[in-house]
Amino acid sequence: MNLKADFAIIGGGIGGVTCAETLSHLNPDTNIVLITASSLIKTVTNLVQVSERIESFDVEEKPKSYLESTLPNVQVVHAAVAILDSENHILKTSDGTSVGYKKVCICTGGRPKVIVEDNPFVLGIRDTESVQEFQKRLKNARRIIVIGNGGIATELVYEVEGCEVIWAIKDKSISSAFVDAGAAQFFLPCVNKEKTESRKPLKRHKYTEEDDVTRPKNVTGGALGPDWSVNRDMVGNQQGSHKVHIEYSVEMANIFKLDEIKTNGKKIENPSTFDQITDDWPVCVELTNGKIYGADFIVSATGVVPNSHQFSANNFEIAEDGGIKVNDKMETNVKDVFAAGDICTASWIPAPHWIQMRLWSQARQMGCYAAKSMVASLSNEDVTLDFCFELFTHMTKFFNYKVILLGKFNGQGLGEGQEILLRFTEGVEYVKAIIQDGHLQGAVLIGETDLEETFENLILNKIDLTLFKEHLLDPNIDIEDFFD
Ligand SMILES: Cc1cc2nc3c(=O)[nH]c(=O)nc-3n(C[C@H](O)[C@H](O)[C@H](O)COP(=O)(O)OP(=O)(O)OC[C@H]3O[C@@H](n4cnc5c(N)ncnc54)[C@H](O)[C@@H]3O)c2cc1C
Ligand SMILES: NC(=O)C1=CN([C@@H]2O[C@H](COP(=O)(O)OP(=O)(O)OC[C@H]3O[C@@H](n4cnc5c(N)ncnc54)[C@H](OP(=O)(O)O)[C@@H]3O)[C@@H](O)[C@H]2O)C=CC1
Repeated sequence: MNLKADFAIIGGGIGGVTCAETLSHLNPDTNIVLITASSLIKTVTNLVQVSERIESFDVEEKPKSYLESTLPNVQVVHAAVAILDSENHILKTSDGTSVGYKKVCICTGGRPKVIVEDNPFVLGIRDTESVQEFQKRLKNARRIIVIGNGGIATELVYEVEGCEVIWAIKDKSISSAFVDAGAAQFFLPCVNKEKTESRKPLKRHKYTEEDDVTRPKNVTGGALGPDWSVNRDMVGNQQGSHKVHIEYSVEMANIFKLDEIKTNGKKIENPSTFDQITDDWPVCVELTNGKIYGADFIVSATGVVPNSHQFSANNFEIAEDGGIKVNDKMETNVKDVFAAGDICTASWIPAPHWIQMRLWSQARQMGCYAAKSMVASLSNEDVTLDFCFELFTHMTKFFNYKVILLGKFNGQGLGEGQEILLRFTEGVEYVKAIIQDGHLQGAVLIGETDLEETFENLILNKIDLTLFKEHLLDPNIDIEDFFD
């Protein structure tokens, strides 16, 4: 099959689909081809504007026909792109389809950065297939080891029940990819708390991925949606709820088989939180503090590697984190090739309160802005960087608490002279504001603080707080009223 498109997009995750939707709305007369290796595409639903810059939304998987029926000028091809021939402006898929394009956007996402590749006992989690594999193994598991201290690990240790979890983190506090040690302290009592009520699964029609014969083994499906852990059965084979043991300031030193441990006469730790655990583990892990734990398997929740290896013949400029570098128009260094979402690394000079993190919200914002830029480029017009890149915002849930992160929420790159203001009520809320040079630079808001809109404005409008900062977190002062 030979197709011709004004705009082509590679990847059916949030980045690619948002790019296709925006292109279609901006330019209904053009023809757009989206090629995706996964049989289902991701769409954003239930979008709620929490404040001017904070959005919350659900991510749903839909069949490709959904996009084609809602956007008449979009054609979706279910195949993996094997070759990007940027000189001749042609894409070739592994099943022989070729797509000529004028502008193309690469939205091929990332894959889990796994601590040990090709070890049958080490799993990474990214797409539906990988989480199903995790659930299958968990059913028969007595103990798992979770390595990593970011989003996936934080959500997993909270969700897994009926199975002991050894959570091995390289930092002194939990969830450090998102929050500071103070917030970690706030969350700590939740780690082993019995879940009183199970959260209701969202009532949505779930589509399932077809057996993906077209998807090569080294290409993952789209990253999972927000309720990936909530709606899934994550129960091991032990009686009881939560049993999480945290090992701080460690990394994995070695992986052994049980007989190797026995031969060497090494001691296996047994936190013995469940009664009937015996030492007949399929795999053992030695941590850098010398402790050895046996487990049924290991989850490596250690970050994302952008899929930038796929089209390397094009000599893309690659950033240190492995992403394809893009400028402030989402253009790569290769003519007429754009990139958006987890695949790319923002390589413009960022606004003072913005940082890149590989998140849905940013994949959506980048997909949308890349589309605007592609349209402008086709008609030789200019675009200015979208205002969503002025302020970092992220809204999520950890341990069933609402979490909002704003600006330089962990003081990233601020250097000396930061003042931290804190408000902490155990089990209710944690508020951290970072002030530098009299101005609010970032904030962590956990719980129903209702401060997000005001804090967002304080950061963006660069309000001088020198005289007011003593009262900023005073619960008896309505700061929204004060700054109105
Ligand atoms: C378990 C998990 C939980 C997460 N939770 C959150 C959260 O709570 N909040 C949040 O903000 N973010 C979360 N994220 C991160 C978020 O999911 C990602 O940042 C976002 O989905 C990235 O979107 P993307 O479109 O760039 O990439 P992806 O969703 O990875 O999509 C890439 C697409 O490209 C396709 N593809 C790859 N190679 C090819 C090829 N050669 N040819 C054709 N198609 C190809 C893939 O099949 C896929 O369809 C989570 C991620 C994971 C893994
Ligand atoms: N609610 C949310 O917003 C969620 C977001 N996500 C997103 O999904 C993606 C994947 O999540 P996840 O895998 O948790 O990635 P994250 O980037 O969130 O966290 C990875 C963690 O693993 C640590 N790490 C990296 N290498 C090693 C190693 N060799 N040994 C021990 N620890 C290591 C990192 O430490 P260091 O940073 O010091 O390298 C970091 O703490 C991320 O983009 C994340 O933002 C995922 C789930 C939920």
